[in-house]
Amino acid sequence: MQKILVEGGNLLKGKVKISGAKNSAVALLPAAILAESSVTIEGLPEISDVETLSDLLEEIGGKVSKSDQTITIDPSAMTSMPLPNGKVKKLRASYYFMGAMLGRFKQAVIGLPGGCYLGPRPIDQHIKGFEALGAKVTNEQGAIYLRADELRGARIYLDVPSVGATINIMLAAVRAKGKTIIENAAKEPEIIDVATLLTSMGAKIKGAGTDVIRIEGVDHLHGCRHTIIPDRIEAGTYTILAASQGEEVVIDNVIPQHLESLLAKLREMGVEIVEGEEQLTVRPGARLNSVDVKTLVYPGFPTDLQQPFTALLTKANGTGVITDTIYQARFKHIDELRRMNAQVKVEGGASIVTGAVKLEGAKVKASDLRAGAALIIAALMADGVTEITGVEHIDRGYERITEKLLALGANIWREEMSEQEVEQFQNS
Ligand SMILES: CC(=O)N[C@H]1[C@@H](OP(=O)(O)OP(=O)(O)OC[C@H]2O[C@@H](n3ccc(=O)[nH]c3=O)[C@H](O)[C@@H]2O)O[C@H](CO)[C@@H](O)[C@@H]1O
Ligand SMILES: C=C(OP(=O)(O)O)C(=O)O
Repeated sequence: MQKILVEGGNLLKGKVKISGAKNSAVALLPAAILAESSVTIEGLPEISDVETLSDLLEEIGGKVSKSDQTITIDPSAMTSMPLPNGKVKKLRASYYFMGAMLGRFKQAVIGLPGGCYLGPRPIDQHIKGFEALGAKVTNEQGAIYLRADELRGARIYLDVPSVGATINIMLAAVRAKGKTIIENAAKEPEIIDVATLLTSMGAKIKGAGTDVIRIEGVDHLHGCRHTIIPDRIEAGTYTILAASQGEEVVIDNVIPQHLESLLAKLREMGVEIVEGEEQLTVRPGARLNSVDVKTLVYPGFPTDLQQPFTALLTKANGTGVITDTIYQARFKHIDELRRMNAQVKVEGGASIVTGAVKLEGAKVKASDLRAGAALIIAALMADGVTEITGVEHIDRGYERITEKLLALGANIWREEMSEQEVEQFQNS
């Protein structure tokens, strides 16, 4: 087990290249199950979620070959092997095996997913969608059993515009008989990316990226080649980092339109951002002012950037309030930031950050992926050395984060934890 150490104070300068989007990758890989021949995905991020999903694809008989950021999946020998335990518990997106296996085999047994704990994360809308398509769904000892004699298109209204439910229903509906309409669908860019892959495989999908998606089921889906979109959350994290501790940082391989809500808030704070076609140049202004932020579904401010943004607000002048309307309990990073001298309190579904505080290095624990990003940002601003445990969460979603930051001039490194530290970590 590793820990990340950061000695704060260095100003960051240079260019950082953003990897492929985690939240696309984790759906594109299971989507390959639906094809009858090989699917090649280019530009995948080298993160542990991608490794775990590749292993799961192999467990059900897929042939997976990798070369750098390209993965080819030959799904022809896959079977509807039950996956009730094991690696499915390591990440959230294993739930996409439900939709993809249901679409291909009309049956699946998948353990309830893991992933970041952000408060309750139900999957009732996924199940409602599968049932509407004609599947019988039961929950037996922590695993979801899905079976359908035949999948039939249906009109499905999502009670909440869930990213996972929208994609999962698309995965099953592309192989249903007739037309499916998903209303109140989520509109995140990753949904468009998955629809683009499925369309290249021969699916008929209209409206991805709007709140009504129409799918006409087909009998066969073939292999294809697809290039993933850049990770807007990784790009947002480095943009926040550049605003907090940058001299001038260029964020490369980004779709600026995917980050408009964040960029608007940063400009309101006084950060200078120049938008290019695929780049952002970020220069912190002379004075950072606090702002309030409310997370919303896309194109609103993403919940996945609220924790990193909290770290930035500790530096700004004034008090900022961050309200998370998606995950009301996504505040586990706050206690850790407080160990670093941050003046933050949580009230109801909001964190209230008193800014212009000098952070101090401390021993802290990343409870989840974006909490980890928040702690790294705080550590880069802090006096002294910060030790961050829980690195396995960070490695689920940030490709080579220590190397990328080192190249920007940060003083950051990894160390193996001693047996005693591992024991303390596991008991904490
Ligand atoms: C792998 C992946 O893409 N993860 C992202 C995805 O997670 P995930 O797909 O799990 O998130 P959802 O969009 O489904 O969740 C949004 C909201 O809907 C609620 N809900 C969701 C499903 C359901 O069946 N019932 C229900 O009530 C959730 O509790 C939450 O309050 O979108 C989240 C919201 O942008 C991001 O934080 C995650 O990074
Ligand atoms: C919450 C996240 O991931 P997951 O849904 O995979 O747990 C995230 O990417 O911030």
